[in-house]
Parts: sequence; structure tokens; C-alpha cells
Amino acid sequence: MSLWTSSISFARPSDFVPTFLRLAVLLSGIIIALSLLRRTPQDKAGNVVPPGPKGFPVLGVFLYLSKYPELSLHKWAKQYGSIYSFMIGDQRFVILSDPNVVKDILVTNGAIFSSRKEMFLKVQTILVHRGITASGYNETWRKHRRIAAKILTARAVATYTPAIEFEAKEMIRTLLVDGKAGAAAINPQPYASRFALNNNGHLRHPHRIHGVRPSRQGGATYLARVHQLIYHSPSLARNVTGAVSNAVDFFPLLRRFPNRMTSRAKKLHQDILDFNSPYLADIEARLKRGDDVPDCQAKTLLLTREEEELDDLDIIIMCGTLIIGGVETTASIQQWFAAHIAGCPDIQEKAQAELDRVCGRDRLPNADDEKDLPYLRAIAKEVARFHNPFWLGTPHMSTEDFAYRGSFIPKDTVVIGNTWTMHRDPMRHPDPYTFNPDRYANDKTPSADSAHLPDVMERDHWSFGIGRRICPGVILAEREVFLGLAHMLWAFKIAPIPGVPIDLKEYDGVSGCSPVPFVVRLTPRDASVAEVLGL
Ligand code: HEM
Repeated sequence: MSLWTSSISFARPSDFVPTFLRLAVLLSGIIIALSLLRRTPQDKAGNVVPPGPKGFPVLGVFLYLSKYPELSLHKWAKQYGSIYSFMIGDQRFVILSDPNVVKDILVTNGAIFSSRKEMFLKVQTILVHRGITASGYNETWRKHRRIAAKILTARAVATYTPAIEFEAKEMIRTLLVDGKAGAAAINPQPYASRFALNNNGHLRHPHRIHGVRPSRQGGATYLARVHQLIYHSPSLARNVTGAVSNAVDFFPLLRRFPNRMTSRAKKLHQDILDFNSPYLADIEARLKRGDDVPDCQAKTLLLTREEEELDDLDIIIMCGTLIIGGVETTASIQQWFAAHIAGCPDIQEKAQAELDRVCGRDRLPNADDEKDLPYLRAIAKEVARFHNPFWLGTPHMSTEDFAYRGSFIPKDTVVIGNTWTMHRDPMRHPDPYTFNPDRYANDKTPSADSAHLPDVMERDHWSFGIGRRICPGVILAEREVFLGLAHMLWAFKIAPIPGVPIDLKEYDGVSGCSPVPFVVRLTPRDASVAEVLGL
């Protein structure tokens, strides 16, 4: 029987017990402290582990990273320089904050720095050692990444582009209707989430949703599950998969006791199974019947399962990984764009002048226009620089001892590229705390290519990660973000609601971030908006 026709059940979640946890932390601490006493953080040549903040006994710096961890990393980068280290529990971290150091270590020495820590929640519990994002640097990862790469090439993305253009049109059409043509305040976040989810759906196993709120969907199982994933799982995912967000990953003794994070992780694993299994079963049945199934990830995986030796869990988790990796990230950029641009009427006007020059007012922008809309592209890059959805990225892990300019990085060290500091380096980005798309005015290089420029100081930004684990979805993500932004700016004047400020600092999540809920006024720029949208 296929896994997607059965179900996996876990123990019932139990409540978090603070006193129990405190005791457990204490016990873990004693064990860790004893083991640390035996460690010598230097190699035979005398290279030492780079200095950094000490934090608390046992806990290390864990408590400093529970909220806005990137700000702590930034503060320490100023204090300790471009390479420093700290401990959380028994795990050593090295933080790299200079683009050249990042390149030397994570790119040039990618053979040593491309693995992942076996996080208890993300790797062992949610993704059960499958998927691409969580796997160690091994043959399974190579195989899964190669398969995913096939559906994320520029050529493949070109085939999804009409669907993305359709979804972008749907996004602005529903925003126009639900926002009562500018008469009502509206939160664009669920619309951006639906845009990202439907784009992702097209490549995973073609399905789309129509509404943006669960209550409007009635009882349809598919829609209920989609909304579960949009509205609940991403935030759960963020909280249980963050690079430094939970004690259970770093204090092993805690895993012996019932706790909320482990329960959430098991639930998310089950959600991934429940959500993907019926559609995989459906596509498998259609393929067996000889039906004409559109190209998609599920079809590719099912047709190559024997040749690639994939089991059911491989297939389900790979589909799940694409949702987790591809939806909330692109949705987050769209959301930050809307939140930020509302306060920048001058930037909107400049972008709209460019759009009107290239597309006119009788048609919507499309992917072919991108090359002629450099200011639009610059806005997309500036949003990613200013509001990276993952400031800590997905940490890499070293698989061998390594020495670099007198610093010793032991095997099994978690290594993080400190994107907050790099994105705010005044040498690379003058006046870094100002949102200014003009800084990318002459940057015509797509992010996928920018990551491979010989001079790393020319790279646009680091939001898509680093080295051999760099985001394989970057071409698709750029296409989605560009089309989403272009449609929004073509259609609307985006303005804040007087007396209702938009919080650009506060955000949801501790690993990935999107803005806290906000509202804007979306006024159609002229009568042609409704006409072109067929309203
Ligand atoms: C704006 C949108 C996106 C951002 C900012 C983003 C960012 C990232 C980052 C920072 C990583 C970790 C890279 C590293 O380890 O150095 C990553 C990995 C990954 N991303 Fe994305 N991503 C985006 C969109 C997508 C999309 C659209 C997909 C696919 C549909 C995707 C699939 C993946 C996968 C599978 C990995 C794991 C790669 C590996 O471990 O080898 N991402 N992404």
C-alpha cells in the first residue's frame, strides 16, 4: 500500500511544562558543561576558535537569540569582527559577517561547509531526513537536489510563467474588488500568500485555490488543507524550524519530555503527509490510466521513482519542502513590498512612469517586459536587501576541521552567513538604513547570476543563500516577485491609512519573517484598471 493511502499517527500533543523544562535544562546543562570542560577549541597548529560572546553557563547565548536574533548577531559583529563564535548548549556556531570571508569559507571551501545540522525538530521530526533543505551533504541530497533542479530551470520557469501572470492578475483583481476600489482599507497579506501558494501549486501538482480566507471556502477538504498550510503551518514551521529558535534542538534532554515544540513539529510532519498524499495518489492513478497529466513536480517524481530509487516518503517530503521553501518566502517579499512602498509615494510614481512608458495602460505587465523595467527590478532587489525573509538563512555545517587566517573551525560547527550585517554594510550599500531602489539602478544581473560574480562585493544581496546549498528556486522566485510587484504598481496607488501606522520593524516568526498584519488603501490608478481586469 502506498504511504499516501495510509496515515501516520503520533502521540497526542501534551502541554508545555515550564518547571519540568527548567529542570531538564539544568540537567542537560550539567552534562554539557562537563563535556565542554574536556574540549580544546584549538587545532594542532595552534589556530584557535574565534572569540565571541560567552552568554550564560550551559545555555550559551540562546536567550539573546529568542527575538530579533539578527540584531544580536549584528551587535556582536561590531564587537568581535567578521568571524566570531558562540555556543548554544553543546553546539558551536561560527558567524561570518564579511562577504569576502563568507565566499572564502562557504563557497571556495564548499566541499567542507555544505552540510546541515541534524536538527531534532526540522530534520529528524518534520522532514524525517528527506527533502533537500534539511539533508546532510550526501548522495541523497545530491539526488534530490538534481531532481528539483530539473523543475526549477529557466526553461521550466518559462513554462510556469503564464500561470504566474494569471495569478498576479487574480491577485490585483481580488484586491480591487475586496478593497472596494480604494474605498476600504485592506490587508494585502493573504492575497500575497495565495499568489505564492498558487504559483507553487502549479509546479508541484497543478491545483489552485480561489478564496483568500478559510471561512469563505466552505468545507472543501482540499481548500481547508491549503488554508491550514497558508495560515497555520508557515508560522508553526518558522517557529519549529528556526536556525536558533528552539531549546529542544540544543538541549537533548528536553526531548525526553512532552513539549509543545515537538508536538508542533509532529503535527507539521503529519500536515505535509495529509496535504500531499491525496494529490500524489490522484496523479499516480491518472498516470496509470494513461491520462494526459500536465508537467509538474509530482509527475516527474512519480515517473522517475524507480530509476531514482525514491520511496513514498521521499516524494511526499520533496513536495512538502517546495511548499515550505517556496511559498512563505515569496509571499513575505510581496508583503514587505506592500508594507514598505505605501510610505514611498515618490518611488511608486517613478516606477509607474516606467511601467506606463513600457506597457501603457491598455494591458498588464508581463515577463517579457522585465528587461525594459530596470527600476521595477531594482525595487525587487531593494526589498530583498532591506527585508530578507530569512536573516539567518539556513545554516550550513562543517564536515571537517578547518583553519582560516588563524581561526579554527572544528568539524560539526554550524556556520551562518550574517546577512543582516552584510546587507547593511555601508561600504557595499551606502546609507544602508534608507530604502533606496536607485542603489540597484545599474544592476541588470539576475540574482541567480549575481551570486556567481567573481567580485563578491558586486553581488546584489544574500537573501537566496550561499554556495552549494544556494536556493535552487531563485529563478522562479525572481519571476514571481517581479510579476507580483509589477502588477501591484501598474494597478494601484498604495497608501497608508491615516492614523493606522504600518510597523516595518516588528515581524512574525523567529526564523523567517513577514510583517505583522497591516492595512493599506489600494486606489486604482485610473479607469483602465477595471477595464483591463474585465470588471
Ligand atoms: C524570495 C523567495 C526565496 C528566498 C528568499 C529563498 C531563500 C532561501 C535560502 C536562504 C535558502 C538556504 C540557502 C543556503 O543554505 O545557503 C534556500 C534554500 C532552498 N530553497 Fe529557497 N528561497 C526562496 C524561494 C524558493 C522557491 C520559489 C523555491 C522552490 C519552489 C525554493 C526552494 C528551496 C529549496 C528546495 C532549498 C534547499 C536547498 C538546499 O538545501 O540544497 N526557494 N532558499
